[in-house]
Order: sequence, then C-alpha cells, then structure tokens
Amino acid sequence: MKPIVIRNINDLPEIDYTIVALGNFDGIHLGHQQLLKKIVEIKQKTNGKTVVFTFYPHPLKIIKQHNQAFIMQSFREKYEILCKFNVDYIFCARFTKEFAMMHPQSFVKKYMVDGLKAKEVCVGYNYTFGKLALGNTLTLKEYSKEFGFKLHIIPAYKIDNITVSSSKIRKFLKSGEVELANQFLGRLYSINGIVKKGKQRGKSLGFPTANIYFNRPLLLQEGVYAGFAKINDIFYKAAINVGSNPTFGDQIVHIEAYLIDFNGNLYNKRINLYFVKYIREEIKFDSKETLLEQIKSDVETIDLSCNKDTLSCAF
Ligand SMILES: Cc1cc2nc3c(=O)[nH]c(=O)nc-3n(C[C@H](O)[C@H](O)[C@H](O)COP(=O)(O)O)c2cc1C
Ligand SMILES: Nc1ncnc2c1ncn2[C@@H]1O[C@H](COP(=O)(O)OP(=O)(O)O)[C@@H](O)[C@H]1O
Repeated sequence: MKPIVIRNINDLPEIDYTIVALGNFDGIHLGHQQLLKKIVEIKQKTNGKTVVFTFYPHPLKIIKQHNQAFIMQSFREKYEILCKFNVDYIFCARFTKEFAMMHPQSFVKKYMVDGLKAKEVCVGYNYTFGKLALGNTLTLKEYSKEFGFKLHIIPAYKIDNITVSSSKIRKFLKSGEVELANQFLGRLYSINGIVKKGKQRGKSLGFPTANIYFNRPLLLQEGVYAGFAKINDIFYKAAINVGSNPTFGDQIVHIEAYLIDFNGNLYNKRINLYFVKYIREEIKFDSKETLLEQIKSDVETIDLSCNKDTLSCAF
C-alpha cells in the first residue's frame, strides 16, 4: 500500500484515531524503522491510521545552513522506502526559519493536537524540536498529559553496542564504508534519478553506462562500487562509478552504471542504484586502453561479489 502524501495540515481527512511517528527520518535506518514498526503495531490494535510526520527541507539545512551534501536521500527516495512500511499518510511540513522559531508547545498544539488530532505519538529517545531545540522527550511527556495523547519513546537501536544514527551512516558513506552504512540502514544504500546522455564514449569502449546527474552534492565517496540497478522493477548487477571520468579530463561529478547482462536503451528512464561494496578509487589513467583493462577486471570482480543474498537487501 502506498502512503498518501499531505503537505498542508488542512488536507488531512477526518481520522478517528491518528497514530503519529515524528522525526526527520533521513535514511530510514534501523532506528527509524523501529518507530515505523511501532506505529503499525499500534494500528493493528486500535484500527487507527498511521501518519509519518516529517519535514522538508531537512531542519538542519535551515538551522545550521548545512549544504545538501549533508542529506542522505531526496524526498522521493524517502517516499519509495516508506512505501515498504505500510504507513497510511506522510505529512511533510515545509520547514522554514519561522517554523524553526515555533515554541515546542505551540508546535505540539497546532500540528499534533489541533491538526493531526494525534491519539498516540512515537518519537526516538533523543528527539528534539521547536525553538532552540527546547522540545524533547521530557517536554513531550508533559504535553502528552496536558493534551491527552499517549507518548511512546523508542529506545536507541544498537548494533554491537553502537547506536545506529544518521550521522554515523553519513560518515560511512563519505568514507566508502558502504557495507557498514548498509548494516545500519538495514538495506542497501540507494539513490535514483533519470538516465541522461553523457559523452557517448561508453558504447565504443564496450561498456555503455547509464549516467545520472544530481543538482545536490553527493554524500558518497567517489570511486567504483559493486551494486545493482533497478529498471521497471527488474534488477541487474551493476558496475557503478561515482566521479568525473578524470581520464578524459571531465569535471562534473556524476554517477554512472554499466548493467551486467543488459542491452537496451535507458535514456530518460528512472533508474535506482543500490550500493553493495566499494571496490577502488577513480583513477586518471594514461590511456583509454589501460582504463578499459581496469573496467574489464572491475566488472569480473563485481559479477562475482553480487549475488541473490545481497540482492535480498535491496528495496
Ligand atoms: C566499472 C567502471 C569503472 C570506471 N573507472 C574509471 C576510472 O577509474 N577513471 C575514469 O576516468 N573513468 C572511469 N570510469 C568511467 C569511464 O570513463 C566512463 O564510463 C566512460 O568514459 C564513458 O563515459 P560516457 O558515459 O560519458 O560516455 C569507469 C566506468 C566504469 C563502468
Ligand atoms: N548494459 C548497459 N548498461 C548501461 N547502459 C546501457 C547498457 N546497454 C545499453 N545501454 C544504453 O547505452 C547508454 C550509454 O551509452 P554510452 O555510450 O555510455 O552513452 P552516454 O555517454 O550517453 O552515457 C545508456 O544510457 C543506455 O541507454
């Protein structure tokens, strides 16, 4: 079931029993997934409707003026992952400087109580919100009594005693430790975009690549990755390069993928790329021939390192 996206609080239909998960959910990692599981579990008991309450742009982008390289996924990528978790609605509040200045109590009253008419609210153990981040689990506890909703505080989700967090995953992605990022995400890190024309060299090299360009800086370490590509719901093993093709003196950082055992036209199609393993850094080769030898060897390695088990983590 696909969730319905609401951008204006007044567009939400009358719901008898609203169960809300509140947060930024950048990455929808294993910690976030505990909140999603919790609201779905409450729905089964209460017959209510579930709402994921999130913000766009990411609050830290507005508050700390972070550039987008900070953000792990676009709203569309977040939406596609939320589709797997059986939630009814996504309420996406536009986050502005004025929004950031709201007193926590006013936020809870306006959005949770009057807007969503929340009966149960789930937040993570360290969630903060509102002006100067004055709102937290303790203040929420008070508001839950004042306004009469049930509050569920979800404890830190840990792997080997390390708390799973978006900031750790961002560090892993920036340093090429994509396997660790995947472990914390509970799925393969993925990105999607529309295939555009490149420099038309790939075909003549014998390795055509589907190119995607981004108007946001990428978190991923540049280099060659083993992974998968999904086109029209079909998965292919893929040799993925994140970089600027320095051998040819190009400069625009983009992502390109050679799909193993695929032949066809991909221009203007949406492609999802899933990252399994970092293979090596991107190199400025002396010649086209040495680059080609390396790509052949990369494709052999990648063909062997992606299998059905790794594919089962792609969604
Ligand atoms: C597995 C793989 C590894 C690659 N490694 C490098 C590299 O190390 N250095 C480089 O300059 N380009 C690398 N490339 C990118 C190629 O230069 C690029 O695919 C080729 O120039 C085609 O570009 P086009 O899609 O714009 O036609 C790699 C591509 C693939 C598929
Ligand atoms: N196995 C494949 N993997 C990736 N793209 C392929 C494959 N087979 C055919 N194509 C097509 O070839 C195009 C890439 O060819 P290429 O010469 O690299 O051109 P461009 O520079 O425009 O990317 C892709 O966008 C896609 O339409």
